[in-house]
Formats: sequence, structure tokens, C-alpha cells
Amino acid sequence: MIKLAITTGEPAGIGPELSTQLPFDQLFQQYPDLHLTLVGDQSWLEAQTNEELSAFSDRLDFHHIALKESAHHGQLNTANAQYVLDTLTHAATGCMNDHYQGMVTAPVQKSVINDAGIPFSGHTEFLEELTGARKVVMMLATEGLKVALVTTHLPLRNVADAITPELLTEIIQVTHHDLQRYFGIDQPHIYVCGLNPHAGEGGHLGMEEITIIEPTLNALRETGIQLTGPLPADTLFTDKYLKHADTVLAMYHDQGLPVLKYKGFGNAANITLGLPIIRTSVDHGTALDLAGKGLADQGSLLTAIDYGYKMAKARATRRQSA
Ligand SMILES: NC(=O)c1ccc[n+]([C@@H]2O[C@H](COP(=O)([O-])OP(=O)(O)OC[C@H]3O[C@@H](n4cnc5c(N)ncnc54)[C@H](O)[C@@H]3O)[C@@H](O)[C@H]2O)c1
Ligand SMILES: N[C@H](C(=O)O)[C@H](O)COP(=O)(O)O
Repeated sequence: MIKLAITTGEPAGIGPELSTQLPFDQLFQQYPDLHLTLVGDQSWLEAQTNEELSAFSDRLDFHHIALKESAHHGQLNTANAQYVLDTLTHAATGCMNDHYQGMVTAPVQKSVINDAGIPFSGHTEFLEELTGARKVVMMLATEGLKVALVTTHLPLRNVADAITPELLTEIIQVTHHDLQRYFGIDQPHIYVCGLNPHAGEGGHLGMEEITIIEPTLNALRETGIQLTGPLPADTLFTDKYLKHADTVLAMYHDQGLPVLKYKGFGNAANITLGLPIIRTSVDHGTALDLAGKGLADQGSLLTAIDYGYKMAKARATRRQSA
């Protein structure tokens, strides 16, 4: 069995309805050895669907974690911030001790967790710390394009200072390793964006390409990693380059993700590389404007389940043949 935990996310957002209104019949036919556990407040979750979920009890169950206060669609409540984190902790520790083979996360509202007084910048960073991973990488994937990020949830003002040879080296090594490990790409070819407009215009529009990015890529090429770049980010995202790229490495969140989401929003997944566990997620946020209205699209959650399942299968196969 491949057991995936689905953390149902911010209770006021679209996560609970997406998780409980999945086409379970179809999913369990498509993946004959898939088992799903919905992690969250069982009463609140069951209230989001008209379907009798107990009909799938051999393949679907709940791990109940009680809300601290009643949830209401579209209304954030700091009292439930710790509940959200508890769902993540349950799923991640369950993955670490092999109770689950992976976790798929519905969206959380980062602001309400911070408003509750708990510093939180995202699942990616939270899981890096919780699992003790050395370095993780945020990568979003859709059909025909994967984009990994050097920096994640960082104010733009701080991005340039954060890009060091050490960080860039670790990010590329993790990306290279996990493209091999989970995606079966023997020699991944990574295309790297510059940081500055026109990749620095020969130093006239910024020096980071010359002082940091080029020397780091050169050193990594010596170790056998296939790298092209740094290229100007505006034209890197064209077919001429993308048809050869196994992944594009963007220097910061809004350099890479708008392109990925323009291409694949609703059919993309967010995958955390470098963790000792498998974690995939949706490509969207809590969509408080849609919560409870039955308007939220399920495509990304289905894509995240698909990636999570296939990654877990790849790992199981690897372990069997080891
Ligand atoms: N995986 C995650 O946990 C995750 C991902 C992105 C954003 N967020 C968080 O979500 C919160 C809201 O972020 P935002 O407003 O930038 O992004 P958002 O994705 O919640 O909303 C952006 C737009 O996309 C629409 N949308 C989102 N999901 C949709 C779906 N499934 N079907 C149809 N339309 C959908 C929304 O209605 C809105 O118009 C923030 O706190 C952010 O940090 C969480
Ligand atoms: N950066 C992600 C996106 O824009 O889709 C999102 O904020 C989720 O990040 P985490 O998986 O770290 O929560």
C-alpha cells in the first residue's frame, strides 16, 4: 500500500472542501494500492461534502485533530493556527516513521499563523526544520516545465544578499540529486537564471552573475552536473531553452513561479526536494474568496497526489532493488 496523508490546511480556506470532495472512486481505481488519510478536524471535514465517505473506509480514513474554535468559511481565526501546524507535524512525523509513505498538503494561510505569534514562512521551511533536513529546495512542476528556486519566502530586498556560493551549491546539488532519485532523470540538465536584468549585462546591471553565480556553476560543472547559465531570465523561459531543460533554477520566488503558474496553474504541484520524506502540495493558496462556495478547482490537488504517489512508488522500487 502507498499511504499518503493529506493535510487539509487552513480550515477557513478551500483545503477542507477540496480534500473531502475528491473523486475518490476514480482515484482508487487509477491507483489500486493508494490509501489516503485526511488529517484535520473530522466533523468540519465531513461537513464539507455530501458524499458518504465511510463508503471508502478500506482506502480512506481520518486522523482527527480537533479545531480549537469553530471554523467559518473565509474567516481567519488565530485560535486555529496551532491546529494547522499540528496537522503538519502529525503527517511529517508519520512519514518519518514510515506510517505514511508521503504527505500532500492543502494550502495554509501563512499570515494567520504569524498573526497568532508563531513565526512561519511556509511548509517548505517548516518541514526543513522539523525533519532536520540539511537543505531543501522548493520546486513546482507541471507538464513540460519544472521550476526550482534558490530563495523562497524572502522579502525581495533581502534576495541578493542571500544568494551566496554556499547556498547556490547546496540548492543545485539537492535539485540534481532529487531529479535523479525521484524523477528517474540520469543526467539532469539544469538551466540557471541570472539574478539581474539581462543576467547583469556584463556587470553593468549588477555583479552577482560574475562574482557568485558563474564561479559556482563552473565549480559544479567540474563535479559532473550539467548546467547552462546564468541566462537572462526573460528569455530563458522560451522553447529554445526549455526543450533541453529538465528544470529551470530561478533565483527568487516571483522570477520563476509566475511563469510556471501561467503555464500550469491548476495542474501543477509544489514539491519539496531534499527532505527525508516525500512532500507534495497544491500550486495555489487558501482562496478565502472561494471557500465554501463549491467553486475551487481540484486539478492541483489531484496533480499533487499524482506526484506524491509516483515519488513514493519510485522510492519503494529503489528500496526493493537495493
Ligand atoms: N501551498 C500553500 O500552502 C500555499 C500556496 C500559495 C499561497 N498560500 C497562502 O495562501 C494565502 C492566499 O494567497 P494568495 O491570495 O496569494 O493566493 P491564492 O492562490 O489563495 O489566490 C489567488 C487567486 O487564485 C484563485 N484560486 C486559488 N486557488 C484556486 C482554486 N483551487 N480554484 C480556483 N481558483 C483558485 C483565488 O480565488 C484567487 O483569485 C496566503 O497566505 C499564501 O501564503 C499557501
Ligand atoms: N511559494 C508557494 C507558491 O507560491 O505556490 C507557496 O507559498 C507554498 O509554499 P510552501 O509549500 O512552502 O508553503
